[in-house]
Amino acid sequence: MIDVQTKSLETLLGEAVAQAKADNGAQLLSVTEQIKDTDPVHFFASAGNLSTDRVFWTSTSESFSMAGVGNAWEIEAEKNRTQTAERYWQYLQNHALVHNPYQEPGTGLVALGGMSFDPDARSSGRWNRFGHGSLQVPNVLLTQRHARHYLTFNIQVRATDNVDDLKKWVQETKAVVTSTRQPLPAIPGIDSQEEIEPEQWKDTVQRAADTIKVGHAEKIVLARELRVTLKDRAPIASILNKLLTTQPNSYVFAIERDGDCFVGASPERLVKQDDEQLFSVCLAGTAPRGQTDEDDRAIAQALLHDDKNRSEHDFVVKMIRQAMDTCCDVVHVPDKPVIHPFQNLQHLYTPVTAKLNQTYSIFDIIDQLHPTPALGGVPREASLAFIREHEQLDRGWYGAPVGWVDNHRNGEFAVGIRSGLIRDDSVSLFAGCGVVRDSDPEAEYDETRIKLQPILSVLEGSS
Ligand SMILES: C=C(O[C@H]1C=CC=C(C(=O)O)[C@@H]1O)C(=O)O
Repeated sequence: MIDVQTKSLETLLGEAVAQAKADNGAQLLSVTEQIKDTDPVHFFASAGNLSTDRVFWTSTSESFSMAGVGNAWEIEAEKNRTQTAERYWQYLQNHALVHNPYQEPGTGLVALGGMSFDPDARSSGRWNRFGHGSLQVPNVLLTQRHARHYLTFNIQVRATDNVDDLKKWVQETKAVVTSTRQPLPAIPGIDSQEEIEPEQWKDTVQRAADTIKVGHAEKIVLARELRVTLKDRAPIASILNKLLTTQPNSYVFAIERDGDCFVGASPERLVKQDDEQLFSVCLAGTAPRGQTDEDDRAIAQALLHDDKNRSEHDFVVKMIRQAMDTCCDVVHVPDKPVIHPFQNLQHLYTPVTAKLNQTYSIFDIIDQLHPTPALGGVPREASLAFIREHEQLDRGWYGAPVGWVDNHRNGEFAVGIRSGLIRDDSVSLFAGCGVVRDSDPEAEYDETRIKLQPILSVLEGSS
């Protein structure tokens, strides 16, 4: 463990109470300590005993995880999500009392959450517990980076609070979330599943292709839903655990709101910030994996040279470059995509790096990027108008940014795809694909079927 100068919890709580008294209001205190090895999934499972919202985020390729519970502070955004988030996040950073002697990204004052795909879409009410967007500063946050583990307590301290009571609460809560590992419950398996209007969806794909042919748009991404009923209540921690082992190179996430949970294993980075350095990814153009290595390589080569998939991909590259250009001083985009293989699929992939101009934040970049043509289309407004009118799906938070920021200009947001919304024993799974002028509805339907597979096989309990 790193040897650092730390103040005692008692001293910090005393300072926070004094500050709250001086301000005649509440004071957010954030205290981080390094702790012994604690498994984030088991932390998440144990945190279920606290009966409050939990959050989970992992970048599997970087051995970095966060698991949080409770809401010490929540930024709830209306339609102008990124501006509201930026304003309240700035306010919090200026006013919180932060004691974090470590320099690790994702420790200390961290807010995690996401937003809906389209604030102007019609709502079915199914995503009501999520709203247009929210970021939560958990009461307790576990951060794991390689072999190091940190625990952050975020506490709303009031002028009338008693230091001993607060200290007792911290100790009791810590005992719950770091309690001895219990075996995770089994995933109950699928009782029934229902594709939502598959024939109607294929007609909509054809209609989108026709719209493109007459020049009203160039690309439109359409998504559909598969509704699954499990044999019992969904055990979220067990589902996360399975996604982590079966979906390497993915962002495995879970965001709970009043018992509903948005969960997924997304292959798509929207943007990562490391101080002034930004990393984004263009991911669009899809093919299955081969049965043998030779077969796999042949499919990859065909994907790299397929005009339809290349055009789907190039729309994304062009738009992400433009978005980065507005907020960055230097933007680097390779000329050609490469293949990025995942467990069930391979995608065309172009990494983007850029240097963020100091006057902008990660929220400005998200504002520029979302939705990229990997989830919306080209032109943005025309494709969104088509989706609103014809898709017949309440996307909610599917396809939108999910991720985190800390108070040292670090953060990362993935695109919330390969995902589902869980309520008790029922799960709505979502998958979409880019429609261009030559799209064939049957082929697009098949592509979405493969995209649903990773999370579906986890729910089956068979992977
Ligand atoms: C919209 C989805 O995937 C996007 C990301 C990668 C490849 C895509 C494609 O090839 O169509 C999609 O644009 C989804 O998985 O629901």
